[in-house]
Amino acid sequence: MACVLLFCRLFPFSHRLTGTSICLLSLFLSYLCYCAIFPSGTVMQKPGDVATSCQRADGPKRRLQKSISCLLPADANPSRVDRAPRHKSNQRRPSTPQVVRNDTPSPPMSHLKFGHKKLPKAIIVGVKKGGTRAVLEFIRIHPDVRAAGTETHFFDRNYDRGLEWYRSLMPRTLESQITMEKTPSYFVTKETPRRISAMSQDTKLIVVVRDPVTRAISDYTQTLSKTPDLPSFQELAFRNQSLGMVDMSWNAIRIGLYALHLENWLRYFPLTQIHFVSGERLITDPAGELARVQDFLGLKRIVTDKHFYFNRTKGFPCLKKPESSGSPRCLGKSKGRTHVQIDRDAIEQLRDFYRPYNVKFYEMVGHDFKWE
Ligand SMILES: Nc1ncnc2c1ncn2[C@@H]1O[C@H](COP(=O)(O)OS(=O)(=O)O)[C@@H](OP(=O)(O)O)[C@H]1O
Repeated sequence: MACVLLFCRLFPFSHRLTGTSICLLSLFLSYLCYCAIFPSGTVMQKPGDVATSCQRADGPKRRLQKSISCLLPADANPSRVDRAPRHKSNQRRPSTPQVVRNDTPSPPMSHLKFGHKKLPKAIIVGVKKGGTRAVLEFIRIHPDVRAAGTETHFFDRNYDRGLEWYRSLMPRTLESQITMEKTPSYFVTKETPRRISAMSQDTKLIVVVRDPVTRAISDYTQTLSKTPDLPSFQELAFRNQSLGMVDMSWNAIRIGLYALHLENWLRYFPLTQIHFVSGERLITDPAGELARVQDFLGLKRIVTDKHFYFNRTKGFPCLKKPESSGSPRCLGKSKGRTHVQIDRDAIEQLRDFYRPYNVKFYEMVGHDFKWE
């Protein structure tokens, strides 16, 4: 109103204007006065208004966001603070981060890396098709055990890559945890015992052994599944079947000569540092075998019969509750295959062939595995 009176004083002829024109003119002048008194940007906002407007911009109204909330200076705009370049130490920090940090979700714990990658303290060195995967999967549910998931083949195929490469394959462990890996071919590789002892003479070794005849048939069944045009088992296993001459150079046969391979290991490790798991008992009594493995590794007996159930469909024990999920779990399809049928005569001949080696092996380890 003051503006209207002022206007009348300055322009005395204004009485000639119509009432409507005066009204419009006075409204316009009022607006000018208002703008002069309250310059833009000093309008009060409720705390949180800025954040709200910027958060909306993440939705479908992205353009609107750009035009309104994101025209605010960076340090007043919470959605931009995290992305802004770091301030130099002598510059003042913006005053808003408190509110912004509260709105930012914390990173999940799984993103944080605890512990260090360490060389294994214990290795499952064999034997192929003995049940090595079952032992590793069962022992790694123990909270003090961490294991490399895949076979590293460091000591047989990748030794030239060096120990640092090997260590990089290991999972991170806390001080209280032991690192493990399994590569079943180690047991029959000549250089492996020397190489493992060069890494550490204290390495604990686990060998899962199984009746060498069924082990050979299991080995052959696996190869056949990958190479269907393979010669028959008998053709590969015997030089001359009618004379009972076994072909010891065939890998599937050679691996089962446990006593010979063990002699090589005993040149580098005392027997007390090698633990033998019965592949047969691992199926009939997994908790019993795992109790002995835990004792050997100096671990508290945490993996017990509570962790296993017998899966009738699979025909094998499975884990009730594995490490990372809440559902039961059996080993994969390549574990527990139906074996190729081999005639009784061939099996008897192979039993005769292996008997002296088995007896020697029982004597060496001080345990009768009763492979008949
Ligand atoms: N719980 C359980 N589930 C499935 N399979 C089991 C289990 N426990 C021992 N086994 C036996 O493990 C045999 C495979 O041995 P490996 O894991 O040492 O095989 S491999 O060398 O790694 O290929 C596999 O041999 P095949 O039966 O001949 O397939 C199984 O007999």
